[in-house]
Amino acid sequence: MTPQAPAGDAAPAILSVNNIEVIYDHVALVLRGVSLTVPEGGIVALLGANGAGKTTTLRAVSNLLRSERGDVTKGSVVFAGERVDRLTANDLVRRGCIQVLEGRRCFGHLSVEENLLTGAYTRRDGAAAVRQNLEDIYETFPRLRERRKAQAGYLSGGEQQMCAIGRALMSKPRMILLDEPSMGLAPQVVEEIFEIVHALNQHRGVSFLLAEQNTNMALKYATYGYILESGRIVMDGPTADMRNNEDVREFYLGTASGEGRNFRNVKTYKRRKRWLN
Ligand SMILES: Nc1ncnc2c1ncn2[C@@H]1O[C@H](COP(=O)(O)OP(=O)(O)OP(=O)(O)O)[C@@H](O)[C@H]1O
Repeated sequence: MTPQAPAGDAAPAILSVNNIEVIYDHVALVLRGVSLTVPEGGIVALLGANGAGKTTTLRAVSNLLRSERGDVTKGSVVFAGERVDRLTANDLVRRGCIQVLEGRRCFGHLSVEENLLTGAYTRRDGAAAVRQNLEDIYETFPRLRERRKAQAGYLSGGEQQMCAIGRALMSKPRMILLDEPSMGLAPQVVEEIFEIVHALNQHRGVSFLLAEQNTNMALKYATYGYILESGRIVMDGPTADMRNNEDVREFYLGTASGEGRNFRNVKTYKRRKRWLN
């Protein structure tokens, strides 16, 4: 991969999440004032441990919370200049923002091609355009072309992830919310998936908000990162800075030198305590 040029501070925001609060079942406060921005044409990583609130943040943006009995009780979400937090998920897909759910969720009994075609359900531009789009997707994922008649349930994890991303691409998105693409995949397959994300971003201008526990990969491919902890953003910055940050290296990358650490340093100690809890 060639290191990606930052999307740039000057790039306008395609997505702004403004101070959102999310409550499940009317009682469980899970997001406590989360704000983040994705610039047009950017890849932004949302990092954090299990249960930090990454999936909830993505679902709050894509309007998929209600089926989980979750509600955005404060704040707003703006996509491409329009407030979208009261839209349905379908309306948001029509406007160009789609989520690829954690765990791929392909329809196992349908073929790869049938799965891809389900992704075009919001389109109104005719069968020829859909067919052309399918061809483009097979260009991007030659493996899916080879396996287009296979039942998705029999694909490898990496192929299923490709199928799920391909299906999202069939809606012609400007932005994809990608939830843990690396989950359960071998390291070289993870690299392959991230290379595809990078290519879609560079060559088709698709913006990405990427929720990941694989901090190493996410920091390599994203230009800007946010770290979530117990429903709050505790750190954000350009990924180049995050990779060199001692706390990130110690708690998320496991590569800190360990030298010169002083736990009487209250700020560091507090953060360490929070991350270990
Ligand atoms: N439908 C739900 N009802 C109640 N609580 C939920 C629901 N979904 C998630 N939660 C809780 O919200 C918190 C955040 O979960 P979320 O799935 O957003 O975290 P995450 O960072 O994506 O973690 P993971 O990587 O494990 O998916 C967790 O404490 C979780 O138990």
